[in-house]
Amino acid sequence: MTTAAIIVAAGRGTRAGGEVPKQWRQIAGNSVAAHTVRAFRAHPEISQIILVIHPDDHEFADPIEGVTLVHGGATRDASVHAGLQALRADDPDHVLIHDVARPLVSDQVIHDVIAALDHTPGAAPALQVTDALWCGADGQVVGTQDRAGLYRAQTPQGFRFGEILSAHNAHDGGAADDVEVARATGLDVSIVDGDEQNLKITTPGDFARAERLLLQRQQKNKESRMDIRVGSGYDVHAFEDGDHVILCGVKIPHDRKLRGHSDADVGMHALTDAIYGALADGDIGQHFPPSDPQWKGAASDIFLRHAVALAGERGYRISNVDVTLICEQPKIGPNALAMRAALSDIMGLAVDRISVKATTSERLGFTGRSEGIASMATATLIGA
Ligand SMILES: Nc1ccn([C@@H]2O[C@H](COP(=O)(O)OP(=O)(O)OP(=O)(O)O)[C@@H](O)[C@H]2O)c(=O)n1
Ligand SMILES: C[C@](O)(CO)[C@H](O)COP(=O)(O)O
Repeated sequence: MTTAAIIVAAGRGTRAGGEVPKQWRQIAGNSVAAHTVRAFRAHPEISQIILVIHPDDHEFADPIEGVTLVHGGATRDASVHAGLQALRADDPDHVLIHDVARPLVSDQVIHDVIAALDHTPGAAPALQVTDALWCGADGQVVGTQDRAGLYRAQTPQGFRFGEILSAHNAHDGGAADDVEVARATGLDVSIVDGDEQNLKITTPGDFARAERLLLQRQQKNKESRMDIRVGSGYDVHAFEDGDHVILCGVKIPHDRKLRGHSDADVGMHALTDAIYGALADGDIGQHFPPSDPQWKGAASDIFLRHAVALAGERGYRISNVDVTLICEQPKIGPNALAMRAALSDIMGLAVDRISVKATTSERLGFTGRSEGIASMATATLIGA
């Protein structure tokens, strides 16, 4: 099933005022028309878009991508008709007809209209009237109107293409919308749920509300697209004769030292690997091969600084890290704060985003027999 969209944008927006027609005014970083087109272009069920414009408006419409421009007529229904004629060669199964002045149309409303067309020749969103209705004249209430069964019509209004084309061909003009045209030839039209946010910018006051809602939606989209990555690292170094160990950048007196090509800072190595892991960029051995003599005895902050810089270059900031040291001795607790401070200096990350903790392995395994120290770490990176 193919579904085309016709966005009618040939009106002059007289009620909205302003120096240019309302659909070309800038709100929330783009023209009203560009926001509306984007809503349809981003929708997976829409196969093509016709943007119906006034012949004088090319300077505004030409930069909009992903649409076929068609010239409209003097009335809304003449503009819709021009859009339908332009689709004849493509002959889509369904067509949605939408006011350019409704930039807040949601994916859900578009989907609901398309889905309803499986079982009805026409479908359109609408909201039930909830306020009391009056008739007025000269600033006076002169009567009341029963609101039962009354709806506020919205767009997009969807139809089977051939049927709405025939309906427009047969119509004399002057219809408020395409539902009226469809019904004039006997087509049934189902009501689907409308959306309070799907407002039509009509008067000057509507711009501020539409802009506020668009900005809120952009912020929500940004948050849901947020790129969060987690990496984990693990490292082990064996003890050998010596008088101190270096853990997370802190020198701690001990009756053994850790064996390694570099300074054997097992905590910092696990942390460095966690960052490389989050970046899906190998591990410490690939960036600093142990076969390379220049890293012999190297202070491990070189490795950690490299991983942090790489994260920055790739557009990520480190949100938090968590390092666990697994050993019976030395005692980590009394040194944990100094370790966090040392890592904070190297990484340029606040101490309260750095955790260093420890556990024994209950005298089990190689760490339990004090043959070496193991370390695990995780790092969370957030796309800028
Ligand atoms: N000759 C026309 C008249 C209207 N429209 C479109 O029909 C939609 C609904 O019309 P409305 O909100 O009334 O827009 P305008 O006609 O531009 O506004 P006004 O009546 O205030 O001049 C709008 O997307 C408008 O651009 C159109 O394509 N061609
Ligand atoms: C089609 C429509 O958007 C339905 O609410 C509306 O009728 C078109 O705008 P107008 O203000 O009636 O011209």
